[in-house]
Amino acid sequence: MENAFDLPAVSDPMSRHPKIPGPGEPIRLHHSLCYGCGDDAPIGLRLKVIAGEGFTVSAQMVVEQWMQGGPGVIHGGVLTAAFDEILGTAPLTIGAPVVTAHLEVDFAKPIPLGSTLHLDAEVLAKERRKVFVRASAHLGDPENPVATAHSIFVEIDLKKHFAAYRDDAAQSRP
Ligand SMILES: CCCCCCCCCCCC(=O)SCCNC(=O)CCNC(=O)[C@H](O)C(C)(C)COP(=O)(O)OP(=O)(O)OC[C@H]1O[C@@H](n2cnc3c(N)ncnc32)[C@H](O)[C@@H]1OP(=O)(O)O
Repeated sequence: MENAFDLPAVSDPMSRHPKIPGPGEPIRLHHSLCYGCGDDAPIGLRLKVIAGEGFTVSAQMVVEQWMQGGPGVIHGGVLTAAFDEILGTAPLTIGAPVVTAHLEVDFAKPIPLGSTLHLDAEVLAKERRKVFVRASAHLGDPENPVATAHSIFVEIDLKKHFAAYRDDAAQSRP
């Protein structure tokens, strides 16, 4: 199986979901045990994703020692998990519950332990069930990204998709 981030020339119409919080407001975590955002996850990133204007979201994450690949810098998989979380939350701005189908990450610069990573994501287009999302990360200067990501998420029926795996799929949202 081989896929690529192939942005459609024309997007299906998209509009901001009426229930998405306003710019600056947090988007409720999608599952309390989620590795990316869950407050009850035994180990996790606990990202608080904030709604932005339009189809954008953002989050911040302090790079802690346990996130180390290194030495002294973030592990690429941890950064990818953070991207996955923020990229996957962005489609909620158009009311689409999704799972990750394809995710590309470009690592531009080392990200030191102790730094605050600023993550921004934006839905670029939708084509049938596919949602195309890009994200970037910087350490305080948005003009100087340390990593970028491009992803294709696929819209799912939440209850059906997770029914075989969990008996509490209804706890997921939107
Ligand atoms: C959750 C709470 C929300 C809140 C979300 C909060 C943030 C969550 C962040 C974490 C998200 C995760 O980690 S989710 C966990 C990791 N991901 C997964 O477990 C997904 C595993 N994969 C799957 O379950 C499946 O492959 C699906 C659902 C992605 C697709 O299967 P399907 O439903 O049968 O659909 P299918 O017909 O194959 O594909 C539909 C369209 O997508 C395209 N497509 C399918 N796979 C790919 C691919 N890898 N790359 C490109 N495109 C693809 C197809 O070509 C088709 O396009 P066309 O014919 O229309 O052109």
